[in-house]
Amino acid sequence: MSDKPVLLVVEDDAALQRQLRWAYDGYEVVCAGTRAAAIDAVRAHEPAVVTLDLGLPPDPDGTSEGFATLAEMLALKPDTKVIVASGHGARDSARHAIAQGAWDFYAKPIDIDALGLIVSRAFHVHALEAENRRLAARGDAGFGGLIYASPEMTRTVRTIERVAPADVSVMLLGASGTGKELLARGLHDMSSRSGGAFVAINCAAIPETLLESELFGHEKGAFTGAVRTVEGKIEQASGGTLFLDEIGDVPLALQVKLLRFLQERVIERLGGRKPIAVDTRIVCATHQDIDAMVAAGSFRDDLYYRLAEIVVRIPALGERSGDAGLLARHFVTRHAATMKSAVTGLAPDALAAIDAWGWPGNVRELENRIKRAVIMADGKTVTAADLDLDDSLTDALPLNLRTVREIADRKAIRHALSRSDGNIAGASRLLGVSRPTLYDLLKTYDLHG
Ligand SMILES: Nc1ncnc2c1ncn2[C@@H]1O[C@H](COP(=O)(O)OP(=O)(O)OP(=O)(O)O)[C@@H](O)[C@H]1O
Repeated sequence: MSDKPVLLVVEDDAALQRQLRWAYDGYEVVCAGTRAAAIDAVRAHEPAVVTLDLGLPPDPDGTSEGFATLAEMLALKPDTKVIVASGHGARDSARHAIAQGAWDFYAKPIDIDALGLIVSRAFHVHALEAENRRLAARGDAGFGGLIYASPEMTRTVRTIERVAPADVSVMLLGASGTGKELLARGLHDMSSRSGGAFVAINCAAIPETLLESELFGHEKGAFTGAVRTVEGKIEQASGGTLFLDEIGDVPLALQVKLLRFLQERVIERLGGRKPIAVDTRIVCATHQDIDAMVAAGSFRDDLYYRLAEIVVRIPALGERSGDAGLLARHFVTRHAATMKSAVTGLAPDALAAIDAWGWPGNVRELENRIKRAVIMADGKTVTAADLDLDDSLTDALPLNLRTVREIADRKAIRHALSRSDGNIAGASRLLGVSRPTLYDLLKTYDLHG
């Protein structure tokens, strides 16, 4: 196999396959003509970038097989950049494909140069993201200060990166403590508004009577106690992003005012007489079942559609394979440092208990438990007992055998290192390999002894 990066071309037209194979000599072009062949190629080559014709057999004139292929590829390897071909008059399917997680689209008939640019940009972004995840896995924060390495969270972050530059409203749906505010901040940082302010307001934490003036501001004398004119959060976020946390808690009367702002892009401060034009992007979040609220009439559907041009679901921590252990190590390091504790890591039984726990309170629960455990720990490591957890087990379907081996290798190496207090000779004895072999593995997996 060559050292060139693999570009997977999913295309059922043999002549086009040949043309694309010829066009890109910077890549090793692998072709597949069906969904099954495409999935086999993803498993075998793990291509960073894929071009996908939506019209595949048995539905060469439709898009159903193409969309099924897209979904299967992204489920298997969410960080893959899939570039979708949009045939004549098929802009709608291209847009739909982007909403399903495709990276970009190109129009048929193929313009080799234009497609070449999209492909090379996709490889470039893929490499940047991989570097980001590598840093995050080492404990240095990646996107928006988030720690993650799981495919589930990678998919979420990727969606947010995609929508950040488009000036659309975004609704984040996820349970409490899943990191919605961090993601909203990350979205702001990646948008063209990053030079403006990021202003956050928790609509559930402010009494109903004050929420309106918090959001819209007030003029001096608007009500008893209004001794000076105050800008509201919407105005403060002008040129930037306003994050409305717990949007489901906004009372109906205020929903009407918010809707008017979103329609007309002007506000009036309480007691004010002149409309003020404000250019603020809204990102909102809720842990509530907002669809049910709309159905029950407690949340206005017209406001919902304005706020939710794009909806992003944030996976619960229990659904992110491997992230809990990664976050736990990050929080141990952070809290041991701030508390000047002697604790340096997690014992193997603690890591196993963390992997097995369901984390109903998500990242916030994990952080609180680790903080407490760092205080409770007797020795240099946090043990399962310090965490005060029960156990049960979950497992995700692996990508391929290489991934299974890598996960197992990493797990075993981490456990051996923590059991031998980071001593390489000790860890290599526990693992039954030579020291040079262990050094090689540490380098390969970018782990630190
Ligand atoms: N992936 C992550 N990496 C590092 N820290 C995280 C991550 N996710 C969440 N946190 C931390 O967990 C805590 C909860 O996150 P955040 O406040 O963003 O959650 P939330 O979903 O907005 O919660 P709520 O809905 O209860 O307001 C914060 O201290 C945040 O810094």
